[in-house]
Amino acid sequence: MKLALQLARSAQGQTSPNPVVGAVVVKDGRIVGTGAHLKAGGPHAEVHAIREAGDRAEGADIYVTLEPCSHHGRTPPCANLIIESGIKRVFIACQDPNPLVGGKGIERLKQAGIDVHLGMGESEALELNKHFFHFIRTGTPYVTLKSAVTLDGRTASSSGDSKWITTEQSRLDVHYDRHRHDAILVGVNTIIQDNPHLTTRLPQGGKNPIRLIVDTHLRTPIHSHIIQDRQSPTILITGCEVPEARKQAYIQEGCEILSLSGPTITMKELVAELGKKSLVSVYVEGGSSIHGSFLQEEAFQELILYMAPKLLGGRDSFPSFGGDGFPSIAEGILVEIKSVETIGKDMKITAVPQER
Ligand SMILES: Nc1c(/N=C/[C@H](O)[C@H](O)[C@H](O)COP(=O)(O)O)[nH]c(=O)[nH]c1=O
Ligand SMILES: Nc1c(N[C@@H]2O[C@H](COP(=O)(O)O)[C@@H](O)[C@H]2O)[nH]c(=O)[nH]c1=O
Ligand SMILES: [Zn+2]
Repeated sequence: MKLALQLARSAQGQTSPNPVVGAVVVKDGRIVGTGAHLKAGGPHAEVHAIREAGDRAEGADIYVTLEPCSHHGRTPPCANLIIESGIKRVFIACQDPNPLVGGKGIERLKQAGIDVHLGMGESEALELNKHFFHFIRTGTPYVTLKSAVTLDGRTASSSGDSKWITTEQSRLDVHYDRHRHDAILVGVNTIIQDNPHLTTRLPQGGKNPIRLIVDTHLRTPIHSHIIQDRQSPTILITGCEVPEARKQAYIQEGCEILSLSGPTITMKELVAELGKKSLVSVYVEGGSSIHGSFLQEEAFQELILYMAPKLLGGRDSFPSFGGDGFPSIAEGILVEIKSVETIGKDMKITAVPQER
């Protein structure tokens, strides 16, 4: 199962809107087939592993990180394939929350007299597909907020300067998460201030997330990298009061404009619209006011703070979470700290909001 989980993890960032899945076929203590789901529409993990096992699958065991599917999607059902292959025992890490699949695959295997074991490696399997499970359950993308802050919680100086708060190593670590998310989102002030590319630049390459810019009045400079570099689709998200003519200039540059229903943008309406576009996960890289909005509306599922051993001070420097904030401590958002790591001189703190 550890190998199956490793195979699943290796394809993270490639399979959206599908989950990552790994499968290993074992016969008499020997590995005779392995597989991972590599891209949506492609063969499932079990298909790869059973194909490789061939007739050695007869009487073998299969370890799979997600309940084998039982529906006729873009590939035939894996539960049937497992039954036909003569596999005798199936070890499944976690059930599939997709209503199309949930529990039916297990049922079909049991009815065929196959010995089914549930739960081996479950917590790791659930963590691997947290984006997918959230999306299937809510129809909206899993929102990860990422902020780079000084020890005193500042994300930019009063002059707007932020280069660089964290080290090269921390900034590289960010690119792994850019690769793993379907979309990256920033506010227009970050575009104006930093002119970022928002692409994934890893030594081994990686997938560029779709770029989402929250830009209520369409103020993004037309010569910005995210408009001109054609490295990844860019969607400008506006309120309802932007004149059509203004939008045309950006559409001609190859951008998509997503105009929401109100004069201002709520994060709740935004994530609902992103869900309709089958975006399973969004990495919100800032800045201060955008993070403030997601905090205020409690519209995020995870927070990653890169904290640098620097102190900025200053009443007008930018807090990592801007906006109005909560008027009382009691109304503040409680989070559960999931991990604290060091990356070079910086700290990386991961937290998830507590259900109120
Ligand atoms: N200023 C800092 C950050 N700043 C994050 C801003 O979004 C910044 O404009 C983009 O990350 C730049 O994107 P790109 O590299 O051009 O694709 N993020 C960090 O992790 N550390 C910092 O110090
Ligand atoms: N990727 C994966 C599964 N994915 C399940 O099947 C759904 C996608 O079906 P399709 O569109 O046909 O690829 C997906 O939403 C999830 O419920 N199932 C599996 O048995 N093994 C796999 O490797
Ligand atoms: Zn399947």
